Amino acid sequence: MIDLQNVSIYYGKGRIIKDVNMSINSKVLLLGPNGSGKSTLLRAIAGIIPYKGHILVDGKEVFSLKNENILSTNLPEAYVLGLTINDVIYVYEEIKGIDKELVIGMLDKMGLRSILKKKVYQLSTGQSVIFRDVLALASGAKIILLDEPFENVDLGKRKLLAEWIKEYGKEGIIVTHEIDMVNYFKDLSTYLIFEGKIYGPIVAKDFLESSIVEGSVTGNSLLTFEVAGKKFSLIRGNVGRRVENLTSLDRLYTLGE
Ligand SMILES: Nc1ncnc2c1ncn2[C@@H]1O[C@H](COP(=O)(O)OP(=O)(O)OP(=O)(O)O)[C@@H](O)[C@H]1O
Repeated sequence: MIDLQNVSIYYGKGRIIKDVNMSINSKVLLLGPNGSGKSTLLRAIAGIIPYKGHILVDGKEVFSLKNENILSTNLPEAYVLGLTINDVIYVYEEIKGIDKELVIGMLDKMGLRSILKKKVYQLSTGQSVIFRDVLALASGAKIILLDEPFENVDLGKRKLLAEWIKEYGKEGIIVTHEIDMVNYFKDLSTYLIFEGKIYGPIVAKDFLESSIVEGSVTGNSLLTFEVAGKKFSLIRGNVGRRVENLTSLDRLYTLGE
C-alpha cells in the first residue's frame, strides 16, 4: 500500500508537487502532460528525492526503507563499469534475487536475446527501456513504479509489454503521457496530474470514453480538474471532444468548450 499524505516537493523555491493526498493498493495509471510532475512524484515515492508530508509504503515512511528492499533499474554503475546485459542480470540475481530465467525469457520473447552480450551503454534507447522494464517486472517486487515504460518502444512490442505490466507486481504506478496506451489498461484506476496537483481516480475506460468541457459540471461529471486557474470536467457521452481521440494529454485541457 502506498499512502501519500499532504506531499509537496520543491526544487529550490519552486513547488512542483502541491499537497498531494492519495492511497494506492493496486496498479494505477498516472497520466499528465510534459512537466506536470509525474517523474518527480515517482522519484519521491521511490525514496530518491526529499519531500514534505508523508509517503508511507506498507505503513513505513519511504525514507526509512532499507536499500535492500528497493531495486532501482537506473544502472549508472553498469554504465561506468562497462558491464554487459548478462553481467547486470547476474548481479541482480545474486544481490536482489531476480529471476534470471524469466528476464532472459522475456528478452527472448521481445526478440532481444542478442542484447545479452552487449554492454549497457551500447543499447539503443528503446532496447534500454525494454531491458529496464523487464528487470523491474521480473524482480518479484510487490510494488513496481514504471516511468514511461513504452517510450521509444516499437508499436509491435508494446502490447506484450502491456500484458506483462498487468501480470507482474501486485501494486504500482504506471506513468505515461500517451493516451493511446491507456487502451491496454481499461480496467485500471487512473489519476491525472496537472501542474503538480493530482485528480482522480477515474476508471481508465471511463476516462477514454468521456468528453471534455470547460467549467465545473455538477451531476454529470466523472472528474473535474483545474489547470492554470480554469476548471474542466470530464463528462459521460459525446458532447464535447472525446478523450480517446486526443493524441496527447496537453490537448485535454485546451479543448474545453
Ligand atoms: N532537478 C530539477 N531541478 C529543477 N527543476 C526540475 C528538476 N527536475 C524537474 N524539474 C522541473 O519540475 C517540473 C516537473 O518535472 P517532471 O520531470 O516531474 O515532469 P514530468 O511530468 O515527468 O514530465 P515529462 O512527461 O516531460 O517527463 C518541470 O517543470 C521540470 O522542469
